[in-house]
Amino acid sequence: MEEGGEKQWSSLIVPSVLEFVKENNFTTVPSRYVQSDQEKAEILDDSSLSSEIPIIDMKHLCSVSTMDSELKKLDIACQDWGFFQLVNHGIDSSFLEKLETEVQDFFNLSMEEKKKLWQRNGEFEGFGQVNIVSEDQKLDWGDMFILTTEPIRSRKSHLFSVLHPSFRETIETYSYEVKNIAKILFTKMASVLEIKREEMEDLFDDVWQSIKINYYPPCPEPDRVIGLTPHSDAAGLTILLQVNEVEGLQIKKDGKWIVVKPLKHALVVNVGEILEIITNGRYRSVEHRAVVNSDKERLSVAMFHSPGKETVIGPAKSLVDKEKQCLFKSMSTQEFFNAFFAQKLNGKSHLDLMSI
Ligand SMILES: COc1ccc(-c2cc(=O)c3c(O)c(OC)c(OC)c(O)c3o2)cc1
Ligand SMILES: O=C(O)CCC(=O)C(=O)O
Ligand SMILES: [Fe+2]
Repeated sequence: MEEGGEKQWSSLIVPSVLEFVKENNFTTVPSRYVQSDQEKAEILDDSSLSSEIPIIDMKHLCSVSTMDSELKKLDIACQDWGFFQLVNHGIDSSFLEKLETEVQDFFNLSMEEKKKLWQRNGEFEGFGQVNIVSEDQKLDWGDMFILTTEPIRSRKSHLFSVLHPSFRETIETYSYEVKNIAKILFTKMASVLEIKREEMEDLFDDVWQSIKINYYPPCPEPDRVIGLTPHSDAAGLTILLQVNEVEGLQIKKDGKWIVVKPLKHALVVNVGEILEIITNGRYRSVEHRAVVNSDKERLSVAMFHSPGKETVIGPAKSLVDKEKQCLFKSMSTQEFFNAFFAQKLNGKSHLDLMSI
């Protein structure tokens, strides 16, 4: 493998949870999915705090009369929460309904159809898992499907060509719309942080965007499993749609897990580790997880936005010049993801490797 190549991004192959649920009549989950008591011990649920998760209005952010106060809200949301819900983002509701229906249909394809879209040896795109590094590692109660959507030259034609044409078109439209939202948000963040606009634009000019569709089947013992292991996203910015309005996403704040209540057609935006690095720690990438439900399936669509693979990431020069203290090392996006995908996910331990 060439240095800086992608080989380490492949993951051990694991069975589909949805297929297991469809094919077995069971009341006790297999041991490979059962989280240990120690891991469960630190869980403190406090859903009453969920209403405090900031809501940012994109229209207010873009209109002259309301921009300043909305920018302040955005700044506080990114510093204190690392998460916010974005409303009035401009994506048409009927289009989002179509996306939601097609995503559900996609996971209901037969196993024979899904196999055509399964991860290939040494690759991470398609149906499958990432970050599974050992045979005895506990598994999440969920399936996922990953695709690179931008830059267009990086799209895997063996996957795109197998997608149903209508679903492919929907993904392409959604990718375009969400990329534009991400770019607006990056520009707004640069303005409030006083990072030079061109510096931020240069970083995300050749944006690398991936879509990850998550499917969490119902589970008869939801408290013994986890839908998605606690982690913080490696990306610059993640923009997530909670597809069927079933609760499950939780973020860690002050040692407590807080529910992100699904708001119909709102987009959940979160700061990823790369943005934490670029902002020299001013914006925080926050640990989050997905829990599962005993009688309802849950679906979500995450879109990750990062600088191009060859781009060097590090604290923005215009920020560090003012602050004088640089908290993180610099490296290419590719090298950063090599480290991210090479290890089992475990909260925020990965970002510590980047600290100076
Ligand atoms: C087990 O739970 C998880 C597995 C993977 C990820 C995840 C986080 C990311 O930030 C991320 C990403 O940024 C990305 O874009 C380059 C990507 O496509 C290659 C990912 O698959 C990805 O996965 C989170 C939780
Ligand atoms: O399903 C969710 O709500 C969370 C998904 C997530 O955090 C991810 O895909 O990185
Ligand atoms: Fe995530």
